[in-house]
Amino acid sequence: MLTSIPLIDLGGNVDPQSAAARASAAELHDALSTLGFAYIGGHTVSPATRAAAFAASRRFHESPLERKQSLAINAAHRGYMGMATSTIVTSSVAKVTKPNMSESLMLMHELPPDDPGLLAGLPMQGPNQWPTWLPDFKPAMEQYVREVDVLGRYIVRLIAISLGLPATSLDHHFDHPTTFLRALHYPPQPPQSALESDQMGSAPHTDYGIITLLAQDDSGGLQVRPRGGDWIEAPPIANTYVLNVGDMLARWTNGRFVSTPHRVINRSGGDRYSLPYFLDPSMDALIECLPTCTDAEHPPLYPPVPYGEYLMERLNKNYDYRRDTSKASA
Ligand SMILES: O=C(O)CCC(=O)C(=O)O
Ligand SMILES: [Fe+2]
Repeated sequence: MLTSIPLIDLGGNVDPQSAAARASAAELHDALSTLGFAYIGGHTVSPATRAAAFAASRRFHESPLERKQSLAINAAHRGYMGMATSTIVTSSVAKVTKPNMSESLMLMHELPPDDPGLLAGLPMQGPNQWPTWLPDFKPAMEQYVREVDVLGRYIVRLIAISLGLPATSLDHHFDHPTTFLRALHYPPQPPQSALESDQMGSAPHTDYGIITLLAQDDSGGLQVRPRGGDWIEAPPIANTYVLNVGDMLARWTNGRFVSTPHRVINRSGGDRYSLPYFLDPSMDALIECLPTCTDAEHPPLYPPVPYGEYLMERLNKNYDYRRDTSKASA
């Protein structure tokens, strides 16, 4: 049983048929079925691309508040969320009463204007809101998403292998993926008071979807609570990702992989920036117990659910702007 988050070095590999992929998959299975978290090193995202994305996020968050607010988050879940506007009421980990001390710009998968889903008015489909006063922002983030997405899709294949499935057997669920890149900024919190006051950068929560690939800066402050254990630190390790299992992947694997609570308290004394990338399936992907995760002794624990249905329920509960929207239209 693992007690600290292991670092899995992919060795620059991207071939799911290689022996190296089988070795990574085995390590991944250990990590995701015990802690639900792993560091990923030896990946193919270029350090320059990643640094440019962090620089773009910093410049965005340093912009005047009125400019940021001009991109206020819209019904398609794209745009700016100001300080203290999301409260994780669905947390199974803690009774959360204070909103998060963070601000963020949510970017999602970009769609062409003639996308059939967008034209049909499906939820979560729409244009991103770009800070046009920062001309470098959009190209920097688009390049970052292109590269981190390659890593995410490789990890989906490693997960398939780790579960005894053909490497590409899950690919088709991600034909029209639902992706989120959240450019987060956490202001410094006072060193002592954070826990006493229940005020956190990010209150204890689990992620909704399939996998999260988190790039964090060198501030520290991310903590993880493994099953039956106490909070442990997930300190920054240069040029790695923190990979974790989301609730939908736990469900897909019939509970074999665990979606583990985590939180952020920024006690670094300075600003903290992070870039979580959430790679989720198509909205209509049916999340149904994977064939190798059930047998006579392990019947499916959950009924099948379309990913989109589950996602909308979670989002509508946790974001103030969506609650207000539903009140307005009720
Ligand atoms: O900022 C971080 O390090 C973690 C963010 C996070 O957990 C999330 O956005 O789901
Ligand atoms: Fe998270």
